[in-house]
Order: sequence, then structure tokens, then C-alpha cells
Amino acid sequence: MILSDDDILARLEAGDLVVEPIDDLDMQVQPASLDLRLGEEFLEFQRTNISCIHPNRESEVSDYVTETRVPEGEEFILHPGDFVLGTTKERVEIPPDLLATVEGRSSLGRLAVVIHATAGIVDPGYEGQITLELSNLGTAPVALTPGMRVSQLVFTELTQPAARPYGADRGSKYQGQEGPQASRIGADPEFEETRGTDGGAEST
Ligand SMILES: Nc1ccn([C@H]2C[C@H](O)[C@@H](COP(=O)(O)OP(=O)(O)OP(=O)(O)O)O2)c(=O)n1
Repeated sequence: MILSDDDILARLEAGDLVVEPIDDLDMQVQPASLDLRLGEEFLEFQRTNISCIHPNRESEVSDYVTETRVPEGEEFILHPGDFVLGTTKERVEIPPDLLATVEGRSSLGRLAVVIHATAGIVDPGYEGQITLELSNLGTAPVALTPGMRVSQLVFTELTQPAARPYGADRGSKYQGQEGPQASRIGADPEFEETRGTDGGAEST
């Protein structure tokens, strides 16, 4: 079952669902979702010197991103074709019996701005800020301002609390993340033997 506005307010009030800071609840609570705002940090991928990213080579993932901070009141220009990582201003704590999905806002979608390329699940048990996969599919640059509402969370109640919530065991490599976090896919167990090496991958 998807939580309605009153359900969301009740869970926030009870304190097991945490979303903070919220400065204006009336503005952020929607009929069946909660709007989240854009944070000040961005990770941009360098355009040069990347021949190919091998997910098992952590340096190839992390060395080619640069961090930019744009204070509230200033603009981050998202150019056509750009892909950058942003973050929600809010940090969340999702209780074990809820699944949250991060969605874009229609108003930004109509400007061709997408806030998650693929991954939209925020697991039961997840705690931290949410990394946004920002891209501009249009033809004109779009000015984003930290503090603006860019995304929304939809909460679904599970049939029973997750037995192994995020953060409780193996993996959970994004638990507690602050600001945008580059991919940590190299930490996946299937890459254990080849991590940091060329993994036998052919360079093309
Ligand atoms: N746009 C998103 C989507 C998810 N997350 C956070 C909340 C999720 O609970 C966590 C993990 O998401 P996935 O399970 O989709 O990612 P992985 O499977 O790659 O990570 P893991 O192996 O840690 O489960 O990342 C995020 O910050 N931004």
C-alpha cells in the first residue's frame, strides 16, 4: 500500500520515518509523496582521459569525478547531454517496513531534466542522503538552484518488515552516505578477486 499524505505525516510524527531537515511541511508533502530538495554538492565526470570505466577498478570510477559545491542562491547549469551526481538536501531514515522510491518532478521532467537515470529504490533500513543521477535530455541548458524541490519520495508499506534491512548485513555500501556518492560497484563481492587489477579485461 502506498502512503498517503496523512500516512506520511503520521509516520514522520511517530519518528520511525525520518526526513530532515524539512523547513516547510505544507510545501513538501504531496497527496501521496514527499518532495525533496536539491543539495549543494555535485560530482561531475571529467570529459577527457576516460577510455573506458571497468566497474571492478575503483580508481577508474572515483578518479574521474570532481566535486563542486554550489551554495543556495547560486546556480548549477546542467548542460544538454550532461550526467552529474547530485544529492538531496534531506537525509532520510527508512524504517524496515517501508520501501521508498525516488521519482522526478513532472515540472522538471517537462524541462527534460531527469533526476534518476536508472536506480530509484531506497531500501527499507537505508539511512543517509540520496544521490540523484541528474541528466538533461533536452537541447537547452537548465539552471538548477540548490534548495529547489527536485525529486519526490513515494513510500510503499511492505507486507511485513524486511528481515534483512539495508545496513544490517553484507553490502550496504551506501549506508550513511553524505552528499553525492560515486558508484562503489567495485566493492561488490563478485569483483573481490579482480578488484584493483585489470581483471583480465581487454582494453579496447
Ligand atoms: N537514486 C538513488 C537510489 C538509491 N540510493 C541509495 C538508497 C539505496 O538503499 C542504496 C542502494 O541502492 P541499490 O540497492 O539500488 O544499489 P546497489 O545494489 O548498487 O547497492 P547495494 O549493493 O549496497 O545494495 O542507495 C541513492 O542514494 N540514490
